[in-house]
Amino acid sequence: MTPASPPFTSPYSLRVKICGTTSLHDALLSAGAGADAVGLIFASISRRRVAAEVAREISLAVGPAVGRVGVFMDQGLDEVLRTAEASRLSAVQIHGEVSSLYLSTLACYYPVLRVLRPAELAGQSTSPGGDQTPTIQPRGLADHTLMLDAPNPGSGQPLDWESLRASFPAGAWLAGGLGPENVARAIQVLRPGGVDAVSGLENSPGVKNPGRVRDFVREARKAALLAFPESYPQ
Ligand SMILES: O=C(O)c1ccccc1NCC(=O)[C@H](O)[C@H](O)COP(=O)(O)O
Repeated sequence: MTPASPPFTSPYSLRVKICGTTSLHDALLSAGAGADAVGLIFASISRRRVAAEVAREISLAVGPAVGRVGVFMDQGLDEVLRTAEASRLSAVQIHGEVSSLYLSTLACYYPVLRVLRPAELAGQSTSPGGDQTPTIQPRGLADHTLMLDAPNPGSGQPLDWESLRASFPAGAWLAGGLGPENVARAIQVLRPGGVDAVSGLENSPGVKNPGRVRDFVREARKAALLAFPESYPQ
């Protein structure tokens, strides 16, 4: 089987994902704010965990234009695939230690966002000779899309964007401590393929702050206009 095609079909060069969605109300809020995708967390350690039945209701309600990304950490292939099917997910996001076979098998079924910490990126993107030349896979050939995130996902801790500038892989997504106040700067520095946030957009874990969700999408779109002018009609 060949890997599933890229996650989303937004006309913009920047995807915006609102993670940690636990209710239909908040899913519709994010969709209405113009997000490309909602994140539905199935990782057992999360305070934002959602049941597959609720996730399925959300998936059916937001419709095909909004991505439904299932978030998994240290979970077996069988569990991921069964949950994805039951919840009508359109993509999966994988945290934790997994093999390349795990990722390529999953990619036969769903577009995959593979989450790495900055320290892991160094190992991935440097050439075998040890020099710091990034060996970036062309986007169309990769079986997953990278996402850079802080060591503790969902903790609101921003990455040091400046120090990542030289090694940030083309098309990778960015997470970690993003919110309406800083997303524009992050986009300007790293030109990521997507941005993702959770704790900066909440009133409490798993409950969105509507104003902050709307402001985040708006600020990200405005920044994308400047960072990717070629993607927008003149
Ligand atoms: O958010 C969680 O509770 C979580 C727990 C375990 C694995 C992943 C989790 N979240 C995944 C995300 O994609 C978050 O949006 C990302 O880590 C950014 O979080 P934040 O820094 O709070 O914006």
